[in-house]
Amino acid sequence: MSWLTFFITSHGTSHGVSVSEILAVRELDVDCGTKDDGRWQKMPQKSTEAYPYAFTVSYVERAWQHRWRCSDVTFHCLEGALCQQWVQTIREQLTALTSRPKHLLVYINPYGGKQQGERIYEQKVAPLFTLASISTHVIVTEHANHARDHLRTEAELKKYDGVVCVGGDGMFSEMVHGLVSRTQRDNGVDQNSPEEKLVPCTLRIGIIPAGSTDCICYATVGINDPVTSALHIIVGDAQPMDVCSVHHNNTFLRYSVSLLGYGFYGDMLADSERKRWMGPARYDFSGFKTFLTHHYYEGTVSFLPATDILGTPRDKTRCRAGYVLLYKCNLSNNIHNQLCSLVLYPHVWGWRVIRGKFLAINAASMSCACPRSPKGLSPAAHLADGTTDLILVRKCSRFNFLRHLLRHTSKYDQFDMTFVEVHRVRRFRFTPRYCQSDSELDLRENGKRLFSQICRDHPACSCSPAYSSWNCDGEILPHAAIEVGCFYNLIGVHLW
Ligand SMILES: CCCCCCCCCCCCC/C=C/[C@@H](O)[C@H](COP(=O)(O)O)NC(=O)CCCCC
Ligand SMILES: Nc1ncnc2c1ncn2[C@@H]1O[C@H](COP(=O)(O)OP(=O)(O)O)[C@@H](O)[C@H]1O
Ligand SMILES: [Ca+2]
Repeated sequence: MSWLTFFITSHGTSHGVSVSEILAVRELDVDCGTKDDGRWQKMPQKSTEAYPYAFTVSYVERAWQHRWRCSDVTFHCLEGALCQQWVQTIREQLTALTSRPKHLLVYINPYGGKQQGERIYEQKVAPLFTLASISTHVIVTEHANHARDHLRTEAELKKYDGVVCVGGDGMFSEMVHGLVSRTQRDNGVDQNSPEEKLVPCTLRIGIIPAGSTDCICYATVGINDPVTSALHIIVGDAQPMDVCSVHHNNTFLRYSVSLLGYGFYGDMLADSERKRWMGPARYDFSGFKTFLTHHYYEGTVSFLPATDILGTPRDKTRCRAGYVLLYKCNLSNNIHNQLCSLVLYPHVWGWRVIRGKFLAINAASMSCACPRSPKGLSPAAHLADGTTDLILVRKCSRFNFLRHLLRHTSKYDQFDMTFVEVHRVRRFRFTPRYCQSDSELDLRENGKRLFSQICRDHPACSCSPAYSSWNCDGEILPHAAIEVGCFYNLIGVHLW
């Protein structure tokens, strides 16, 4: 049974619901009330007389602009036994859906975005999890990296079908780091080697948007709406995701699932971290300030183009999870194996090298769509194809850079400009023109700036500093020289 199309509803019409989108079923009392949850519901006199038995099905309804909502439909019938049979059968069908989670570990960041994480969870998400009979263990984080460290060392992961975070991209990143590190440690894998094959983690990660950018949620689901995300989690709507590993001198730094940005996005993030008190508006303020400074950075970008892949960054297709999908991203094992060997033996395929002065170097492993830019940094990027779209914005006038930025918010192509180029790549490296000394790195790691950062060619002037930092999913990486590899399903992050 995959569809319910039967009986007469309270409005006297017939109704069809796909079993895969049923959230719960409850029997209604003959005395016009629900049996299970004590929520009483008045039934129309006429239908009660004609059909004295009834049950209510809660299901996913697709609303406007990718939003999902929970709807109820009540079915009436003449015989109690038949009614019970329907309820039992539906429950059996729901139990048989193995992709649905039953036990979840939930982390809430109370300080993410507009600091509404706890309220959003209690009011919008928890009632849906209860309705769908999902048990939860909820932890409200007390400090940064609380969730990461708990996942890495303490959490009894065997008890859960998945972990869910309520927060922004930074919170999601904490979960990825906690889970991936734990899996590698348990399997004796050294994350420091860029060539090491990582062991996929088996637990899924879900995200309820309550952050500032919410790009991971928006780019996968199509909207940053907590109810929609909760419903995706309940029905077990999984989406594999690419994960990039970032190394510096054979030392592992971080993983990235959305944006790695040097120059504009790195500087903007570094400035915005000092203005967290402003909430999400800090990005507008720091974005404007960074735009005015108009710093460019010199260096060499080397990359391994992804040649035998489906599509290019200039395609018109859009990749999203769920039913709105135009192109479901999920490569076959065969392609996956080829990707692995490409990653392990990159010299087989030609690397390309580009030197120059860049206002921004961005790597988007997914579209990076968000409310500020509904089509994203790289609208055609795929969620799970083992590639990242490398966008190079060369030094240009302020006016031209503004035109480029504005195109992220309109239908015009942001890559169709002489100073912008985009490449779909499997790996890339960036080396700044000037080497960063260890002492410089130490100071930058502690959030301080050095005089030596100021332009080395003209120490007396105030033109561009020698280095920016990398914005890695909203976290600052002080190292300018990095090596990045993009992996499909090697890490096994499955987003609901
Ligand atoms: C003059 C109009 C300019 C409009 C430019 C819009 C371009 C927007 C591209 C946005 C890309 C967002 C990529 C996502 C990055 C997040 O990982 C990161 C952290 O998110 P969170 O933890 O939720 O705070 N966010 C950012 O780095 C901020 C990007 C904001 C860009 C304006
Ligand atoms: N209880 C907490 N107190 C302070 N910082 C926290 C706490 N929990 C998580 N964080 C950190 O807050 C940062 C931002 O979190 P996030 O949920 O992404 O919000 P935002 O989207 O506003 O940046 C993350 O780097 C995370 O590590
Ligand atoms: Ca990708």
